[in-house]
Amino acid sequence: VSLRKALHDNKLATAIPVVGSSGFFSSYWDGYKYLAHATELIQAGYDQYPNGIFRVAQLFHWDYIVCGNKLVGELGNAPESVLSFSEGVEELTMGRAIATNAYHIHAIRTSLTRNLHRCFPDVRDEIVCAFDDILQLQGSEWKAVTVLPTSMAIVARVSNRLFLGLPLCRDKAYLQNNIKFTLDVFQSARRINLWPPSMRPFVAPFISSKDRSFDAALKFLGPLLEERLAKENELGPDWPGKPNDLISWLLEIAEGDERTAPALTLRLLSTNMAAIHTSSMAFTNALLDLAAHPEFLLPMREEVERVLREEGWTKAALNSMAKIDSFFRESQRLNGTGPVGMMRRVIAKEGFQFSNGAVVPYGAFVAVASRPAHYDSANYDNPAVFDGFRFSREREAQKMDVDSTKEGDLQPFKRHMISTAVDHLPFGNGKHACPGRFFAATELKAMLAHTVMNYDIKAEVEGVRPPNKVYGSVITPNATGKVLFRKRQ
Ligand code: HEM
Repeated sequence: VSLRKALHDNKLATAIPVVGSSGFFSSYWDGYKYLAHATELIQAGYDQYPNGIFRVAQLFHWDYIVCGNKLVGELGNAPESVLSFSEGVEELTMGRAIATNAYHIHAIRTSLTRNLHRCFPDVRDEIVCAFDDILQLQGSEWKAVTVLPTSMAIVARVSNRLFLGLPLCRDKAYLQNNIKFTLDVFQSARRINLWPPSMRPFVAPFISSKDRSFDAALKFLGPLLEERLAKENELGPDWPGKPNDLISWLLEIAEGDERTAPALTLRLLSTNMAAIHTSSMAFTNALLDLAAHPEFLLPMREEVERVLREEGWTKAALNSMAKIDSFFRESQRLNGTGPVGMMRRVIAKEGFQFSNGAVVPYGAFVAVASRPAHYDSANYDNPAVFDGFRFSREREAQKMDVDSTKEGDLQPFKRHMISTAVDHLPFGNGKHACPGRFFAATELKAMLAHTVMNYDIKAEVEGVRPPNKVYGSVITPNATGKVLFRKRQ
């Protein structure tokens, strides 16, 4: 039976065209080449099958790549029991508890997002202090700032102000350990992936150092978490003075074994892992874009000044900063995703059939061609051009349309920074679209508004954006790229 099944799966799989080599050895070699040339290979597949599916060789399996708005929507909306998100990021998962009971995602989607208005003054306070402490600018001198580590230090602090408040959110060793944990998880996943699947359980313990970072995190968080658990046990869930932070939001849902310091530490680490590198890369990209296109700075500064005069520093005021919002969305469109995204694994025994008839077999990895969708002229005018205000112009035009139609048939604007779409995938799309994006957008827009209000910035070399780093399907901003900052003159 299993032989028949294997042949059947193989027939399904071979119905989907290969881009690159398909021979036994040549496809293995392609798997290596993929590490350096994924962007070009995926773009070539997309150009050939813009509304279809193709596959590319990885070292030990095929990746099935889905193109075109319709099929991307189908992947995004497929149930977890058919196309699994957690199995898709298998090598990155942090244990069964996190994969099978992802209650922290619920806390992020509901309580954390709902509390953003209320917690905004703290977030704003941390942004002001973090920029001052970390940039250390004096007088009117220009200072060259390495953008990625600086953004990471600011984002880690600001995010943890919301997650667990003062004083731990300013503890450098605690923050550094969070950053290290994420790097450990990703780097060990990369190394483990170079081994055949059957060997991975044996080599993993020697490759991964994430257990050490977990132990360190528990040392930082243990006393705080024990204290919070003790308070709840003694005084009940609504004790006076209970902080409004992620620990409380987690405790509102956590049950049984999850109500221990180690289990809660894992949730906080997972949330930090999902939040810090993503958000600091987004801020880095935006600063590199701004330095390379300085003409966008003054209009954003004018917008922020006007909105602050009218509304002051509130979360609602950020909604009125259309140019800041548009600038981020555009920055994410061009650099906010690698060639593929939304990786899933087919866990339905019968495979997954797309509406074009293609069936991706059981066990296969399937993802979408995200970057090519962002660079497709069918989706965007002049797609390769950085046009920071393309979405704010659209928003303005739509508003005028609505104002001029008396009926006021208000179509909500669908291209805010947080709006996911099948042709805009930095936060994914569908069932697993990033639940933290409302916080990420609040934090990042407040940081950019703060930057344009308080600093002049320029590129190290005029008009030059330091090149991205590419490894397989992961594209990250240049880790040593610098931008010059000075206090606003
Ligand atoms: C600019 C910043 C961010 C970017 C670009 C980003 C991007 C993403 C992407 C691409 C996904 C996967 C979507 C998919 O495969 O369909 C995701 C999932 C997730 N993100 Fe974010 N993210 C960001 C910030 C955050 C923050 C701040 C948090 C937490 C507060 C967070 C928490 C999560 C979680 C928990 C998931 C897993 C969702 C699930 O399993 O259903 N993210 N994010």
